[in-house]
Amino acid sequence: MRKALRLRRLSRPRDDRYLFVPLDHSVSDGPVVPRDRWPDLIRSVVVGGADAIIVHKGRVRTIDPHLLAGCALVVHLSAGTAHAADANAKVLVGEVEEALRLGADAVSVHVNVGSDTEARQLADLGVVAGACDAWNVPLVAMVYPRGPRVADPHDPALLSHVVNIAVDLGADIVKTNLALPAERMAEVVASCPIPVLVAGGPADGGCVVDRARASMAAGCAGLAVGRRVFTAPSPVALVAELAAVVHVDRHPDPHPDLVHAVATAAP
Ligand SMILES: O=C(CO)COP(=O)(O)O
Ligand SMILES: N[C@@H](CC=O)C(=O)O
Repeated sequence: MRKALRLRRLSRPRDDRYLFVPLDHSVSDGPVVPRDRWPDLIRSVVVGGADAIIVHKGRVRTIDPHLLAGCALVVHLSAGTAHAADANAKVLVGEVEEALRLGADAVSVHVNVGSDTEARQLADLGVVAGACDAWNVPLVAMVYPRGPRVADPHDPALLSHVVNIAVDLGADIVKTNLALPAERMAEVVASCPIPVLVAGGPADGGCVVDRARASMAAGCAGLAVGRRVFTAPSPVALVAELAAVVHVDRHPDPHPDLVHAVATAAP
């Protein structure tokens, strides 16, 4: 299958705007929800109107494929934990071929620019980008300024640098921090020829819907919101609200599937 076809699947209304819900935090920080709430969380994310979920390879096996109807699957290939000697170190724990066998529509790789293991993480991104090209699989690069040499991880010039590393090494979509002040994210987007998504950030990071609106107003192509979704009192309502910001606010006449998803998302 052509990479362009798989890329289209990552945007549910096919408008080249993306709301991803990453649930890869179970490797870095611990389980995102107790196991009996997991199917409900996945259902909420899908019914709410997310375009894709992002999980590690083993976690895919815990998801009922019927729940994923209409929602794309991104398999995350990087890992590292908050307990490591260097919590900014990420290693590759999977391959593109494995992700394809699991039914992935795309893969993602994490790089911390400014970390002590930056060189290896860049090399890993380059290797995965090569495999993605060989298999026609879209590559989402999560590239952050993060580590001992990073003074301001929200600096627009630094963010412009890191998103363009993703471009240069062959990613199709890049996810990074929101610039501060948020309107300066427009400079980052203007520097970058591939779609830029903004991460949701921690629970104490202010109103996530305002952050979403500011990101989209600055020209971002979407959002990847994890913690704010799985810690929300109603994940389905929050996902529906974010999906409306990403897709509906931009289109007076949105795709009927999306209207249905947003309209039927229970509060
Ligand atoms: O993409 C992300 C993690 O992989 C972003 O997650 P948060 O929304 O929790 O910051
Ligand atoms: N990609 C994330 C992992 C989620 O917890 C990160 O390390 O920031």
